[in-house]
Amino acid sequence: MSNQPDRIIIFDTTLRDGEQSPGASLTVEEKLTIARALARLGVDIIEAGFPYSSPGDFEAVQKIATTIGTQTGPRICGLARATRNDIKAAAEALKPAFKSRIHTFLATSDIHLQHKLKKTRQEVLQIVPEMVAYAKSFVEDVEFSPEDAGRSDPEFLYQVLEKAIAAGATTVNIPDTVGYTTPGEFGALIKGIKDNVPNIDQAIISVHGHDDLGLAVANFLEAVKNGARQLECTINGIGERAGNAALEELVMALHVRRQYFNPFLGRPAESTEPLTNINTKEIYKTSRLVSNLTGMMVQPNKAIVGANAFAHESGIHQDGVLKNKLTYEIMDAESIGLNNNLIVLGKLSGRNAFRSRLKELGFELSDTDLNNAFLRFKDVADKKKDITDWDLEAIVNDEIQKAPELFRLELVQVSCGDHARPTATVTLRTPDGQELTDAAIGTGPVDAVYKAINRVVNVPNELIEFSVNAVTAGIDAMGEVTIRLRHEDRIYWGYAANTDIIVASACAYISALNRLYGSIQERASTYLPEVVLTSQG
Ligand SMILES: CC(=O)SCCNC(=O)CCNC(=O)[C@H](O)C(C)(C)COP(=O)(O)OP(=O)(O)OC[C@H]1O[C@@H](n2cnc3c(N)ncnc32)[C@H](O)[C@@H]1OP(=O)(O)O
Ligand SMILES: CC(C)C(=O)C(=O)O
Ligand SMILES: [Mg+2]
Repeated sequence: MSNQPDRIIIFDTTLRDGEQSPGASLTVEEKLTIARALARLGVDIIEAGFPYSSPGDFEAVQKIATTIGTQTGPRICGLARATRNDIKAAAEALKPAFKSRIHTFLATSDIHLQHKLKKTRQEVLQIVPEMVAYAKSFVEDVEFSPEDAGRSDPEFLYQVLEKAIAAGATTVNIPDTVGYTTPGEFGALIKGIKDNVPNIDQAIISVHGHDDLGLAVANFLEAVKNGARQLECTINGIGERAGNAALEELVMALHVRRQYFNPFLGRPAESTEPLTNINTKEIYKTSRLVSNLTGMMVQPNKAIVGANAFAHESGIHQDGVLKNKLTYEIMDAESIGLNNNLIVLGKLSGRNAFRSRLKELGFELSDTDLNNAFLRFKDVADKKKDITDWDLEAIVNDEIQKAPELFRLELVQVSCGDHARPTATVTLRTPDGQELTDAAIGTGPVDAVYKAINRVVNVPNELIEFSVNAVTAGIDAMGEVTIRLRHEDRIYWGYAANTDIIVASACAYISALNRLYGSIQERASTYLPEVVLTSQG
């Protein structure tokens, strides 16, 4: 049980459910970088991954347990199906953590039992306590989730939860797995659990929810009013399908409206004590970091962390804000750590200042990576007068968070204009060291470049997202390009930044193709020649 019963426990699952966002897969190093940022943000628990699911995830959980799961750090959690092998793998990966948790789950809705698990309710009532007890043989802290609780028969759910708690579950997590419930229903479900599970006082009630109807955060807030004390959420709301409940929205709702929520936690309404352990000033930085490392861009009108969240465009609003910010702002931009993006570095800056600014932005680089990023920074600083935090992020993303360099761009040249057919020539170095050149005509210069690249790489793919942004204002701004492409059932992303947006577009495309090509090679080496020899993308 929480030793702060009147606080809401923040369980971050960016590295587990968040990573289940199509195309958002992270390397072990990227996961470590995000875990460090989550620890700085002050989350109580980090769900670091699903150790049984792959050797890479096992390694990531183990490394996070070792380096972040220290005595003063957050509790580290690993997910496991209700099977011995999954639970054993989670226990093994979590061993180095000072505080650990095994999170095991089994669905309880009839739809999942009949069609997916092919198990009866009776079998579930037998497996759950067995597996919770098995998890308990490794760690003190065990969480159990009845998957698809939102569509489960409440009477059956009560029985399963009672058995899980009796077997040692210290947290019972109620997932709205498919984002189906409405706030009133979800609040009532939590109240029903509180009222009908006889041993519920021996466990913390947690909630987990998806945003298929855009209701995840609203559902959680109703759950808090009805007794939930742990919220499972992700940075920027990333996650399976439409995503999970967004950490920044939940935390800021509880922060800004704490006088409304205080009485539900048994506090005097006027108490100014925070409701969570989150350091809200770390929110913006963490959001940028997760967006940069996953390639999941934040929509401009996204609550709390969107580019427009604190921007005022129309005259009446601007007039009001100039007279008093309270007219149109319910929270201070500084409360989420959004400052004025001060210019901190220039072309005369040295490595130490560069390293320390990157550290503040959440990036801790090896000496080699730092050196590469520093050379790139000097190069950009020669072309561009002011270097802002956003430029630095773009440089680090471009230089350091690269896909494996299988194909490399050697040359890109375009000819276009209002009286010309957009034509591109590209030269690429292939993974086996050949230099291949090809050319294509397109509807515009970027289309022509992509067609020319496809003629060389020759892996079928569908471009599903292309976005180009100026990193900062000004005619000398760097352009950053993010793209997503689909090959079969998988999505791959690519990112690049350059002062020339055609070069950035070409590099972003090649970085996505390298991820795709690397993944095909990893999955089946015999499959690759077949793909390469078939139709063009
Ligand atoms: C709601 C959620 O977010 S659940 C978490 C989702 N996350 C993931 O799936 C992570 C990535 N997953 C994986 O890497 C793989 O699915 C693995 C390694 C876990 C399993 O791979 P495979 O053994 O090939 O199984 P596959 O994925 O095809 O099917 C899942 C199996 O797990 C079973 N299963 C699903 N949930 C559970 C559970 N909670 N407890 C026990 N078994 C379960 C399914 O019934 C199915 O069993 P079957 O093979 O007997 O039909
Ligand atoms: C594993 C469980 C908690 C989950 O992610 C879900 O049900 O959405
Ligand atoms: Mg989920």
